[in-house]
Formats: sequence, structure tokens, C-alpha cells
Amino acid sequence: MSDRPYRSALYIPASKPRALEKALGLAADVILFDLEDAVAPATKIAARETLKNALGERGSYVPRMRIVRINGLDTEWGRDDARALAVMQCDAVLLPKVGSPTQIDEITNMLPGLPIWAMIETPAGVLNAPKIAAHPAVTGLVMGTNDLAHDLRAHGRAALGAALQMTVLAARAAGIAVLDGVYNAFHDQDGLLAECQEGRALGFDGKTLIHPDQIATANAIFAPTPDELAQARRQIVAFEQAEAAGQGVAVLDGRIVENLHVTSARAILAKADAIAALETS
Ligand SMILES: CC(C)(COP(=O)(O)OP(=O)(O)OC[C@H]1O[C@@H](n2cnc3c(N)ncnc32)[C@H](O)[C@@H]1OP(=O)(O)O)[C@@H](O)C(=O)NCCC(=O)NCCSC(=O)C[C@H](O)C(=O)O
Ligand SMILES: [Mg+2]
Repeated sequence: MSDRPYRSALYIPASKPRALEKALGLAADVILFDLEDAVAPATKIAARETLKNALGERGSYVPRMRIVRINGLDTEWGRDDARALAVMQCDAVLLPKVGSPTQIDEITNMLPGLPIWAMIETPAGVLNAPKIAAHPAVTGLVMGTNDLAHDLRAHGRAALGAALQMTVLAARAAGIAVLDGVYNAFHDQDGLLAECQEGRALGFDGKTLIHPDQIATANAIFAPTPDELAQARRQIVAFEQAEAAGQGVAVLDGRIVENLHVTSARAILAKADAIAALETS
């Protein structure tokens, strides 16, 4: 997996030109240009044309990662959406409601070479998440907690715990990125903060968002903290000193530091560097 930050991934309905324009100045790490559920059926085709214009120029929205969510290939719009990607400058395509790796084969045949992100938002998708994540074209998973809760007839985030963990497990086993679902109450900053903290503790790389006011919270919570950075540096120094003294393990503040801790520490520092590079470019 790259060091690229995925702290905040903002959905923008492709049917909203004002939101598309506004996103040029927003600090989201990832923009999810949406042709699927945020766009009403009557405006799907016009939204696709709007998005072609917005993503027509090389370098537009860079340095943010640009991911286009198309409609499912089993819908009347999906195949034309996929074909339209040929004239859009984007970094990946996001396929909704992926239930099995054969759906990934289908989109890969249409868009060879383009990285695929898969939405895990159906019961079959959760159960098959390890196989979906292991597909060589898939570089990221995105939780679709609204659709999943609907399909499960579940209420509340706690009911999704197994699915959230299964999806993180699948992504980590495959070495790819994984993003948490959206927080619908976009005026509720306290609720968003709590859900971002929970998502980070579960192992997610970042959170998908629906409103610009949610970006700052996700960016803060999914970034390494100053304490984590200081601890990472101290662990590396302690381990290097132990190694120089012929030891395989260091002791820092009464805890052992092994090679695996150093690997994590280096990953934390690399992530902080990548965030700094993104924010200054
Ligand atoms: C939720 C909204 C409908 C709220 O819209 P609105 O009432 O217009 O918000 P504001 O007036 O507060 O907007 C203030 C300004 O911010 C811009 N804006 C709003 N939202 C976005 C956005 N997402 N990206 C960029 N810019 C945005 C407005 O244009 C205003 O700008 P200005 O004119 O300069 O003041 C709206 O936020 C919205 O449509 N959000 C996206 C909803 C969406 O994408 N839903 C689908 C994805 S969620 C999903 O499907 C998850 C998954 O599949 C699952 O199953 O769980
Ligand atoms: Mg959905």
C-alpha cells in the first residue's frame, strides 16, 4: 500500500456543478465523484456530461486523489459511465454494491489498467470481502454503511461491527486501503468526531464524507498525533541503539520494542511526511 493519505474522502454528486467547483478549494485527501446514489435517475446522463467536463483537463483536482463512483454494471447507466471514464482524468473507479470478484473482472475487462475500488455494502460483499480485496486490480475498499444497514435490517453502528471488522481484515490481508462509511448527520460535529475515532481504532485509513464541514475532523483524527510521532521517533532510536549493542529487542518506558514496532513507527512517520507533502503542494 502507498503512503498516500486517505484521511478524508468527500462524495460530490456529479449533478451539482457548484459543489464540483467548490471542491477545487477543499482540503479532502480524496474526492469521490458520484454518479450513483447521490444522483437522481432523471439527471444521471446530464451528470455524466457535467463530470466529463469537470475531469476533462489534465491535472484538475490534483493533488487530491480522484475516484469516480459509477453506477452498477447491472443498471442502465453503468456501462456508459464506465465508457465515459476514457475521457475523464481520474485515479481510480469505485464500483458500488460489489458482491463477488466476478464483478471486478467485468469492470477490469472494460477498463484495463485502471485501479478499482470496491464498495462493501451488501451482505454478500461482506462475506466475500477477502476475495474481492485479493483481486489484483482492487486497490481500495469503501464501506457503504447506509446500504448495508438497509440490507441487514440493522439499526445503529454497533450492529455493523462484524462487517466493519471483516472489511478491515480483508483489506489488511490484501495490503490495500480501506475507508469507513459516511456519518449522515452532517451538522453533528460531536457525533462525527466520535465515529472517526472509532473508525480509526478499528483500523480504517480514513472516512468517507458527505459535506465539506466534515473534512477537518476526519483529517485531524486520521493523521498521526504529535505524541504518536514523538513515540515513533523514540522507538526507532531505542531499537537502533539496542541493535548496535547486539540486542534483538529494545526496552523503552518499560515496554519491549521489536522490529515490528519499528516497522509501524516508520509507517507513522512516512504517513506524516505524505500528509505534509500533500498539504504544501
Ligand atoms: C447533504 C447535502 C445535500 C447538503 O447540501 P446543502 O444543504 O447545499 O449544504 P450547505 O448549504 O451546507 O452547503 C454549503 C456549501 O458547501 C457546498 N457543498 C455541500 N455539499 C458538498 C459536497 N458534498 N461537496 C462539495 N461541496 C459541497 C455547497 O455547494 C455550498 O457551497 P456554497 O454555495 O459555496 O456555499 C450535500 O452536502 C450533499 O449533496 N452531499 C453529498 C451527498 C452524497 O453524496 N450522498 C451520496 C453518498 S453517501 C453514500 O452513498 C454512501 C454509501 O453508498 C452507503 O450506502 O452508505
Ligand atoms: Mg451505497
